[in-house]
Amino acid sequence: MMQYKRILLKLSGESLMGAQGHGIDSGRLNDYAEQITDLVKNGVQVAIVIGGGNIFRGLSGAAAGFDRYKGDQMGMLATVINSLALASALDGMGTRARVMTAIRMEPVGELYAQPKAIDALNNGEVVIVSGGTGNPYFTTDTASALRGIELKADVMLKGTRVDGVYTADPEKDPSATKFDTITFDEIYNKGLKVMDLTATTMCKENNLPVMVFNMDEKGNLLKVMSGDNIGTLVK
Ligand SMILES: Nc1ncnc2c1ncn2[C@@H]1O[C@H](COP(=O)(O)OP(=O)(O)OP(=O)(O)O)[C@@H](O)[C@H]1O
Ligand SMILES: O=c1ccn([C@@H]2O[C@H](COP(=O)(O)O)[C@@H](O)[C@H]2O)c(=O)[nH]1
Repeated sequence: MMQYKRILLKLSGESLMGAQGHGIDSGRLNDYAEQITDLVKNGVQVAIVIGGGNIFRGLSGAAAGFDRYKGDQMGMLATVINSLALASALDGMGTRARVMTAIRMEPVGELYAQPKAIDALNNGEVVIVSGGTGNPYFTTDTASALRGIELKADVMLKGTRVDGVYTADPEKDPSATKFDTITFDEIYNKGLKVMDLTATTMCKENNLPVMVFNMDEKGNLLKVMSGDNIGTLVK
């Protein structure tokens, strides 16, 4: 029994590098596509936003001397590349996927519009909404919150490299402990950095719960959707 009917799945661009440490790892990509296909077979409507951290981040670019505005545009284009790769992997498995873009760039992808995306979800197609919000100075976490709210998703599933929200960044502090559930206010008050504050505020103000879980372990997406207690629920 699936916990949610329509989800916004946020995938980490950085995770797409897999073990190879750069670009797009085809094993990781196919693993994600298989996990998504399992949900579609179970009747779940799936909208996806993918990050671009495996290719380019505007902030890192700015630190290296790039103009931030152009660097962010490069980052948004990186998310389109990742989205096309995922759509290709899904199509290869017979799972119908459409890439929509926040910025007009047909025929690479069709321009995103909420009614069109909802129609596609109702038709059982996976909708990959790429290009972030279309605006610099944002992140794909914020784009996920925005699209999740617009598309009336029941939950935002933040599939990442860690298995939930911790008292501190678990990749830096081995003594950090995990929360099973946490409120948006606790995230602010404790200064936790699992998701940026713009995204956190949008989810809080629009009542979109967020489930943070480790997407890099095979089968976890289905487990989360089946109600297994493997991540952290933020609400
Ligand atoms: N309190 C915390 N609890 C859990 N993770 C945390 C926390 N603070 C920082 N993090 C870090 O947040 C990361 C998850 O963020 P996210 O999935 O957005 O990664 P990303 O590298 O920014 O992805 P992308 O490539 O999409 O930009 C984790 O890998 C973890 O290291
Ligand atoms: O709305 C948005 C979303 C993203 N960007 C830029 O893209 C990169 C990659 O996104 P991540 O969330 O870091 O994976 C991001 O660093 C920004 O440079 C953007 O400008 N606007």
